Amino acid sequence: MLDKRFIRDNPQAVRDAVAAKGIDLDVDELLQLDQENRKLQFEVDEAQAQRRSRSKQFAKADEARRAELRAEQEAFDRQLRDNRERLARTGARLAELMLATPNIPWSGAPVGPDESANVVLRTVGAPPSFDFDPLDHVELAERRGWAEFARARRVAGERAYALVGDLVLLERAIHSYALDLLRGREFTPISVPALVREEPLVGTGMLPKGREEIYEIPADDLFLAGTAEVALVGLHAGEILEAAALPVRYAGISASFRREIGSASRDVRGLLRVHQFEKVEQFVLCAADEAESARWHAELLATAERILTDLGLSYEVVECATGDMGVGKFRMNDINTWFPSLGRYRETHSCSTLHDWQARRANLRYRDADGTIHFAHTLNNTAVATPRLLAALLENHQTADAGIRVPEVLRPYLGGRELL
Ligand SMILES: Nc1ncnc2c1ncn2[C@@H]1O[C@H](COS(=O)(=O)NC(=O)[C@@H](N)CO)[C@@H](O)[C@H]1O
Repeated sequence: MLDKRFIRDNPQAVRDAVAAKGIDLDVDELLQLDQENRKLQFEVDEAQAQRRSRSKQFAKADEARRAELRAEQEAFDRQLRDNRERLARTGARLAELMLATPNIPWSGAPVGPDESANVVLRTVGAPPSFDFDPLDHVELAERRGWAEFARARRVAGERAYALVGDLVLLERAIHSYALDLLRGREFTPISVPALVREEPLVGTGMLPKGREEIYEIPADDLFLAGTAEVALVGLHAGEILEAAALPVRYAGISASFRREIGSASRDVRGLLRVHQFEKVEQFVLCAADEAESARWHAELLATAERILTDLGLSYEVVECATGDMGVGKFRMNDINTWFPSLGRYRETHSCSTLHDWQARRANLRYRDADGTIHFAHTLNNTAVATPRLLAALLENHQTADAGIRVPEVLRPYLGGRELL
């Protein structure tokens, strides 16, 4: 959400962001409602002031004057009730439009309607070459008895999977390694709820738009979050942190749930796009300063690159276009990892700077040294998300007899084993 004053002072910048991100929002309707809302609020406040002065006159008036004042008051009360109703309606509509206002994308973002306009900034490492016909991750997992798909589908429907045996240990190893790396960078491990209320979803920007992607549990007014980012944004909502406590850095762990309505027929086979997956999330809540956010964006991105390099995976870093980054982002870089079975790089990480767009929605504030209160900045990036990253590991590190060479950084978590 943007600051109303910013929208009043920079309407064209907001219109440009709406166009560049393909958002369905009429900025002029918002400005007109804002004007009307302020006028109505003024009239309601005025009427209440006159009510108080009239009741003082009433106390001192004689009977005849009291009758006049009573008649006047009834007329004013009708007007006040009418204005209050109109104020409630314009206020609700204005609040709805405010939640739809897009963050202004940074000037270096390619302008385009979707990921096709993304720009590859750099490619690191090289795809592996095999002197045998490599298998895809499903064939590898089934050959080694490392996954159940058909039985899992009986339990949970399409896109369900079960990891079995060494693949479970490999998944745990990846998460433990990522957590240790983040702990070394002073990120506090925190396992957060995936069962969340509506407020943190609104605060993060996952609601109201995009509701169809989220599993709902109406009996309990709860939802299943699609990422630990939701609980992490909600954790300090409504608090006023001290500047000395910033930056808050979390390695958030939770299961993530997504209906994938928008991707109905894509990636139905295997581990690339599932309804329930595990993620370690890098999250930063920092001071409201562009340079500070830029610094953390670079660090979150570098950490994800370090993880992929340690795992021996080739990847490309992508500058996301305005139409791909989503309504709340100032900047988004995806990292795509090489998948031999696809013969291309495929997204495994997504690094975002949101400035105070989420903080304004979630009421995330801090008090700086001279006592001024600001909305904070928030950033997030994937550290590891499995099983998609598992699939990349299987495919890239497979041997001719469907073994998996274990990346060195994971061996300590697997009892020193070098081959699965
Ligand atoms: N349906 C899914 N199945 C498997 N993995 C997924 C799915 N959706 C997302 N992921 C993984 O989770 C990563 C982060 O998802 S994201 O929506 O791009 N970004 C976020 O959730 C941010 N909070 C940063 O993690 C993706 O890059 C991908 O690796």
